[in-house]
Amino acid sequence: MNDWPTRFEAELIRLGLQPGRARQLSTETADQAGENAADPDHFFGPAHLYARHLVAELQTPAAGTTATRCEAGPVMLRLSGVGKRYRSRTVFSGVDLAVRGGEVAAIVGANGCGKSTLLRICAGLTAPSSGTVHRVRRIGFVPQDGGLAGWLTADEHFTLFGAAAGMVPRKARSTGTHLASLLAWRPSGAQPVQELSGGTRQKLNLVLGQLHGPDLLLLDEPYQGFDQGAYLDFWRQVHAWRDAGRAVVVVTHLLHELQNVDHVLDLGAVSGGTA
Ligand SMILES: Nc1ncnc2c1ncn2[C@@H]1O[C@H](COP(=O)(O)OP(=O)(O)OP(=O)(O)O)[C@@H](O)[C@H]1O
Repeated sequence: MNDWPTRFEAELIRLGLQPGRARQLSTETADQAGENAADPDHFFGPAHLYARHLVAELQTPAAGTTATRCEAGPVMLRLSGVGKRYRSRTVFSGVDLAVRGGEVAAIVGANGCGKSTLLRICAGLTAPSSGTVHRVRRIGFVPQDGGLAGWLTADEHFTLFGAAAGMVPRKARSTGTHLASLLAWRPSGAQPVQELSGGTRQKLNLVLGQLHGPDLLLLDEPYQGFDQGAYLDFWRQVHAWRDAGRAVVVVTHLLHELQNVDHVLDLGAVSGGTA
C-alpha cells in the first residue's frame, strides 16, 4: 500500500471535512481497494482528484429532499423519520428518503452505521423502532449474503424463485437466462451453485432479485466479487432499470459511483450514525 490514503485524507480535510470523517472515508476507501486487490491509485485515480470528486458528491442535496430528474415517476419508497434501536443502542434515527420510479438512491456510510439494517427496513424484513415506511408491493431484494441453496443449479433457482412469484417454470428459466446474459453470464445446466465462483453466485442473486420484474429494487452491495467487466455491466443494468422507470436503492461503499445516482443518503451523517 502506498501513501494514497494519507494524501486522500489530507485533501479531504483541506476541502473542509472534519478530521474524523476524513479518516473514516480514507479507511473505507482503502479497504474497498484492498477488497478488490487493487492499488487505490489505479482503482480511484489520483488521491486529490478523487477527494474533490467525493466532497462534491457528498455536498449534493440531502437524500429525499428533491426530485432532480424531471422524468421521475411516482414515489416507490418513502421513509419518514425512520429510526432503529437495538436495546438501548440507537443505530440511526430520523431518516427521511423518497425514491421515485426512474431514480437511483445510494445508501453510504461507515461499517456498522446501519446501511443493511435500513435496507432490510425498506424491504419490510426488519421493523423500524420509529417512523413510517411506504413501499410499492412489487419489490426485489438482493441481500449482501444471498439466500442460495448450494446443491441446486441456477436453473432450479430460477424455477423456484419464479414459482414464488407465480411464474411457470419455462418462463422463469427463460427470463433468468436472459437476465443472466445481461451480466455476461451463461448458466450451465447441471452445475450446482456451490461450484460457482463468488462473483457468479452474486450474479445469480442479482438475477433472482429481478426475476419477477419488481418496481423497486433494493440491493445490498450487490457487486462483491465482480471483476471490472461485471461491475460495469452491473451499473449499466442499474441505469437500464432506472430508464425503464423502476426505483433502485443500492447500499454501496464505492463512492466514485455516486455521480451516477439521484440521491445519496449518508447514514454516517444522520442522527445516531457513527460519523
Ligand atoms: N439483530 C441485531 N441485533 C442487535 N444488533 C444488531 C442486529 N443487526 C444489526 N445490529 C447492529 O446494528 C449495527 C448496524 O448493522 P448493519 O449491518 O446494518 O451495518 P452496515 O452499515 O450495513 O455495516 P457494513 O458496512 O459493515 O455492512 C451494527 O452495530 C450491528 O452490530
